[in-house]
Order: sequence, then C-alpha cells, then structure tokens
Amino acid sequence: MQLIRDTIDFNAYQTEPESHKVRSAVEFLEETISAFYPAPNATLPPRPLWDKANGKIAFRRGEVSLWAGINGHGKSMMLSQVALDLMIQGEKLLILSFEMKPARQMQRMSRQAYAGDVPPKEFLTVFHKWSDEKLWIYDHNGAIKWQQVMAVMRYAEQHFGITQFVVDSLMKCVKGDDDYNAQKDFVNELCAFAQARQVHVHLVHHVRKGESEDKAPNKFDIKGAGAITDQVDNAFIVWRNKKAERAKSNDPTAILKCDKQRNGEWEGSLGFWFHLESMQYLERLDGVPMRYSLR
Ligand SMILES: Nc1ncnc2c1ncn2[C@@H]1O[C@H](COP(=O)(O)OP(=O)(O)OP(=O)(O)O)[C@@H](O)[C@H]1O
Repeated sequence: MQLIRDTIDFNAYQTEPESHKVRSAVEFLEETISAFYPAPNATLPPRPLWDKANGKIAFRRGEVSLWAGINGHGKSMMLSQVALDLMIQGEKLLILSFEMKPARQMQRMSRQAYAGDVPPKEFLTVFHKWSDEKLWIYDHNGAIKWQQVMAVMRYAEQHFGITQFVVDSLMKCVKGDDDYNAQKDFVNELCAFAQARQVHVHLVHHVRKGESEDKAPNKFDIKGAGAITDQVDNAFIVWRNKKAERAKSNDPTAILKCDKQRNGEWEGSLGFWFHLESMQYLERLDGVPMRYSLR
C-alpha cells in the first residue's frame, strides 16, 4: 500500500484535457463485432469473486458504480472485500475515503484477507508488501472539494496507472445535502473521467432516512439529486438485514441489490451472511471465510 499525501501540488490536474473527437461510425466495426463474438482469449472485465455474482456483476472500464445504503449498513465493508477481489485480478486501486483513516482501512482489509480476527504479524507484513503497487490510499480525512478529488484521481491515474477508484463518500465532497447542482456536476465529471481514462469509479453514497431500517431501500431512496442515479452506469444498494440478525434466523444478514446496470443484463438481489471475525460477506449460511492467496 502506498499513501498519496496532501502535500502534493495537484493544481496541474484540476482540469481534464479536451479529447472529444467526432468519429465516423464505421470505425467502431471491430469493437461491435467483438461485442457479439468475443475472442476465446478475450479478457473479461474484473468482477466480485463471489460465485453467485459471476456473470451478473462486472466492474467494466469506463463506468461509474454507485454504492448506496443506510448509515452503517456495510457499504465500505463490502467494498473493502470487493477491493481485495479486484487486486487479486491484477487491478490497481486508489481508495479515497474521507470517513476512515488509512490504518483503520488496512486493519479491516487485513482481517478480510486473512479470514480471521487477529492476523499474525507475519501475515500483516506479507499482506502489506503484497499490496504494494496494487493499492494506494489518499491520506485525507474530512470534507474536501470535489474539484480536488478529481485532481487527485487524475494525478493517480497518470502517475500510477490506477484502474479502479473508490470514493467514500459523495457527501464529503459536496457541501450541503440540497446542493443538487454540485452533486450533478461532480457525478458528471466522474463519469467523464471514467470514460476518458477507461477506468472504473466506485462512488459511495447514502439513502434518505426511511420509516424503518428493516425495509430495504431502492434506487428511488438515494439521497440528493435524481441526476446522480441517472448518470451512473450501475447502482448497487447494500442493506444489512437487522431483522434476521435479531431473529437469529437463517436468512441472509446482508443483501446486495443491483437496481441499475446500463451495460449488463442482470438486475436483482444477492444474499450474503456477514462473518464478523473475518469481516467477509459469505455466500452461504454454512460458508467458510476464504484466506486470500497472496502471490
Ligand atoms: N450485514 C452485517 N451484519 C453485521 N454487521 C455488519 C454488517 N454489515 C456491516 N456490519 C458492521 O457494521 C459496521 C459498519 O459498516 P460500514 O462502515 O461498512 O458501513 P457504511 O455503510 O459504510 O457506513 P457509513 O455510511 O456510516 O459510512 C462494521 O463495523 C461492521 O462490522
């Protein structure tokens, strides 16, 4: 893991270089053919490594995924596991979390990678060394201007070849819950950046307070401007099933719901069981946490 510190001068990265081009439709022939008939050796887009998500969810280049949910319902936790899955697949990640200190982030991820609550020191060393050249963390806590976030992302993409960005969360980058124009501008800029640089951006966001935490939210409950959901390519809802926890039933304790997928065919819900010691989301009630193979 490497830190990107605030002492860097990001001024040169404030604006995206203009690269809009009008192209003739015929230039896209090869791309269209390979969309219908992918080559047998074509690389598939990175994805979460749960079997039940296979063929349903992918984190394609040029897209923005919104991860929304109620406070404390596991958005960051699930994304931390997804981040490990992405690194395993050779992706380079930058996490910009304005709510969690880097050491806390690494603590959670170490537990998930180790698949247990107290990883031995040797494992921690191996894990941190393994994460070098795979994981970068922007060391900034608290509110920040969205223009600065964009500059950091451009800097990191140009210097380190980052392919997946996690921005946690939107409301830390835009002042005021009702500043819909700023929310729209920021998300618009994130989409333009993802497309121009062919990277994937994961954006964490909250949902409006509903009548009860026991009712799973949907994309219409997403806080702020409607334009946020309109603009992103994928919208995921992470919901913690506290009712099942209280009742100690066998039902999944966490639900990942895909409410929008512009370039994929699947929408629906996947159930998981949150395993506290490893902080992993397991696919089955009797599932066993998996130790990540750090090669
Ligand atoms: N499904 C679950 N079952 C049990 N505990 C969970 C579940 N999901 C998350 N937790 C616990 O809840 C805590 C909060 O998780 P996390 O920080 O990921 O939530 P969040 O949605 O990102 O919150 P916020 O919106 O406040 O940033 C974690 O410490 C985790 O241990």
